[in-house]
Amino acid sequence: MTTYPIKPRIDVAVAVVFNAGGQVLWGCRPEGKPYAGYWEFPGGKVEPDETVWQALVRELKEELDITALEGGPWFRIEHDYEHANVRLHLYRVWRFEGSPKSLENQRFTWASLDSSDLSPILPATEPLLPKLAQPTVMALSNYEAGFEACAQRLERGLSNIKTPIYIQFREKALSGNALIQAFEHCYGLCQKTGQAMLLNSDTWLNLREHLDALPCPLHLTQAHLLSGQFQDLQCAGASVHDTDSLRIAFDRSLTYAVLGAVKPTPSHPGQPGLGWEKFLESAQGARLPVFAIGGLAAEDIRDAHLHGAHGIAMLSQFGLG
Ligand SMILES: Nc1nc2c([nH]c(=O)n2[C@H]2C[C@H](O)[C@@H](COP(=O)(O)OP(=O)(O)OP(=O)(O)O)O2)c(=O)[nH]1
Repeated sequence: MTTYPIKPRIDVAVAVVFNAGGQVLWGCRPEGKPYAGYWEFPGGKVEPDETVWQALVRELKEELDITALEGGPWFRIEHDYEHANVRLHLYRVWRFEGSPKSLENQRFTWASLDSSDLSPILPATEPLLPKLAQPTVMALSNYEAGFEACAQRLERGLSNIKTPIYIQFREKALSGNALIQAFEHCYGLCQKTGQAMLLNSDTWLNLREHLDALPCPLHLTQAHLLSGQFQDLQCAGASVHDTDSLRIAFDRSLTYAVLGAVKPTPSHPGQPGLGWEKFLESAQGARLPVFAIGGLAAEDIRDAHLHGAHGIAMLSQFGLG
C-alpha cells in the first residue's frame, strides 16, 4: 500500500505594515527556509497558545525589532505548497514603534503595496497584491435623489481626495434621458479625475441599449451574483448580504465584495444594521477584500479597518462637509 506524506496545515500571521507615506514593509526570506530569496510580508507561524495578533506582534519584534501597536484583520487565504498547506491571516498594521532592523539576517525594504519592482514574491502572496492595493473608498452615485445635489457632492468629494477611489454608478430609479445625463456626468468626472468607475449591474440593464459597449467593469447586485449572470463581461465585485454569497464572490474571482448594512440607514428603513462584530464574523472567512456599507462616513474608516473591512462604501456621506 502506498503511503503519502501528510503535509502540515499551518496558520501564519502576515503583517502588512504601513508607514506614513503609504508604503509597506517587505522582507526577503533568508537562506535555510523554503522559498529562500522570495519577498514576503513579515510574519510567521502562529504558535498553539497564541492569537494571530499575538503571533504577529512577536514575529515583528523577533524579525525586525518593531512593536506593532494598532492594526486589524484584513482577510484569510489558503495555499498549498509542497512543504505545507498554509492559511495566511493577513493583517493591516497602521501604528508601530521603532524602526526596522534586520535581526534574522534577512533583507527588508519599504515599497509600494502592489510592488512590481520586487521579485520574486511568494506564490501565495503575489496574486493578492492587486486586491490589497485597490482603493479603500467607494462612493456610490445618487443622481436619482437630485441631479445637481449629487453632481456637486461628487465633484466636491473628488476635489478633496488625493488617493484613488472607486465610483459606483448606481441609479435604480432613473431611465431614458435622465439616466443618460447622469451617466455622462459621472463618466466625464471619472475620466477627468482618473478615478475608477464601476457600473452597477441593475443600472447596466437600463443603460445598455444606449451604449455601444460596457464602459467600465460591472459591480454585480447579489441577485446577479447568485444567478451567475454576466459571466462574459468584466466584473469587479459584488454586493453581498451573507456568507454564502461571499463564497460565491470568491469562487467567481471577484476583486472585492461589499457587505452591509453595518449601521441603520435611511435606504433600508426599520432595519437595525449588522453591527461591526457581525460584520467581522462574516468578513473574516471571505478570502477576498470586503467593503463595509450602510450609514458610514469617512470617519468610520478606522472602525472598519479594526473589524476586517478592506474599506468603506458611502452613498450620501461622500463629499459632505
Ligand atoms: N510571513 C509570510 N509568510 C508567507 C507569506 N506568503 C506565504 O505564502 N507565506 C508562507 C510561507 C511559509 O510557508 C509560511 C510562513 O512560515 P515561516 O516558515 O516563514 O514561519 P516562521 O517565521 O514562523 O518560521 P520558522 O522559523 O518557525 O520556521 O507562510 C507572506 O507574505 N508572509
